[in-house]
Amino acid sequence: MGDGTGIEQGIEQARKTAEGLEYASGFGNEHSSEAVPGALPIGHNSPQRAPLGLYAEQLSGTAFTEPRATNRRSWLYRIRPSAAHPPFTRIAGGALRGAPFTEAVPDPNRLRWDPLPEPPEGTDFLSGLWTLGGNGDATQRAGMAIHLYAANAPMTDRVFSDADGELLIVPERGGLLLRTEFGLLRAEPGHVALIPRGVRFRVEPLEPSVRGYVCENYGRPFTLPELGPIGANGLANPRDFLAPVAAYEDVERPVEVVNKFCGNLWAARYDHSPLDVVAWHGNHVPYVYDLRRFNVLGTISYDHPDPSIFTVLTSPSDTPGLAGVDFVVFAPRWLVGEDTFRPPYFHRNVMSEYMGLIEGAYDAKTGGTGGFVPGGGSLHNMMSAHGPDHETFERASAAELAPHRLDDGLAFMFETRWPVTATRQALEADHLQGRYDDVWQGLERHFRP
Ligand SMILES: O=C(O)Cc1cc(O)ccc1O
Ligand SMILES: [Fe+2]
Repeated sequence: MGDGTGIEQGIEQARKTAEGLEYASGFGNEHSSEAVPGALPIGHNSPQRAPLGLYAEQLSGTAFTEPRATNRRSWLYRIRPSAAHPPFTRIAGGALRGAPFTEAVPDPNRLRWDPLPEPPEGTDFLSGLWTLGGNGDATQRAGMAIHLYAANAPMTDRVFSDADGELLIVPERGGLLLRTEFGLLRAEPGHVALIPRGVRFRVEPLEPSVRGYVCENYGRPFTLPELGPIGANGLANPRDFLAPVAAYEDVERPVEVVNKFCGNLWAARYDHSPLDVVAWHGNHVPYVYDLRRFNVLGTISYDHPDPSIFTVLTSPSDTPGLAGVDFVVFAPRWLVGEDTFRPPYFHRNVMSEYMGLIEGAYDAKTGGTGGFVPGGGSLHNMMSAHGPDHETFERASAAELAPHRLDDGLAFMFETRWPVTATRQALEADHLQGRYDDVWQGLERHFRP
């Protein structure tokens, strides 16, 4: 594929750079890293003169005064302070939308989409973002948005950051090299990358055409869920979250810095790359996490546990136990429940559920021609009735209940306390499926009083 152009060479270069990346391990740790020995001040944060002629800058992800357990901030030691820039001016947002979502009325129907169509040549990650919907209000730092991306070009001399929230990037097709202020991350399909609020980064695809999902979290930063009686280990283990090590660009040429601020994109032309952080320390840092490392727990007796047992990351709200958004993974696992309907049950849920598929199939949607496909997604809003499709119900009700390994898929869910309002483009998209309701048709009456 391709015509041997700069894009292909760029991908080759990005792939080489991404190979053998070094990482620091542990979610929430006080990490520190320096790309040049001696660049990180020892024992204090803002010395009168920072080492090596660097500028010291703090980047906060929580209010200064939040409790230690939830406080997030990092100190960056950089060639130029971020403040050295001309005014930002508003630019077009393409297919990106922000909260509040008011283009359409909230829809109680079950909706399902095919994957995004291939974008025009030269589409980078930022211009390839397409908003499906969301909730809350970015100006109130509450709620979330669901975006998809499809891209076929690197972000060249262009850097993005999101003041509205953190970005959980879920690649579905093709890997990404993320060049961030903190260093480099490589996210392949099956990994997720977490870019905290305000952190600048650019994306280089590792394949000619890449695709995936993004959860934009306007609320409290994602954290690992409490484990309660599960104990001290399990689900996503903190040490499997990998932070980058410091790596900087010393580039003195115009770089467009795009900031998503209260739903709109604003750009300023820096005369240098803002990815110029030579050393840093702190806990407001990006991560990559391999979903296959998720320690899946479930029943070893009977009944189908609620999917909260599969929570990878949660953004708590002010009410204990009620998440602004949970990120949940349906990873390969053994099903052993006795006298149990093993796939997801029929349900109406007070939370709203957006589901995506990274690979393979999902055990509640095995019927027909496979309408829930990798790169596609479904939205089951607050209280909408859903669950296994007709074929899945018939099969699982009659299945012989031997231990069964479910290992042909990787699905995920963004589950939120507020209903999701779809964007107009999502409701009018050609790739919105017309007859999703049909998967629940023909569920016959079996009642025998
Ligand atoms: O709707 C879905 O497929 C997600 C889901 C999975 C499950 O195992 C139980 C409840 C639930 O909402
Ligand atoms: Fe559900």
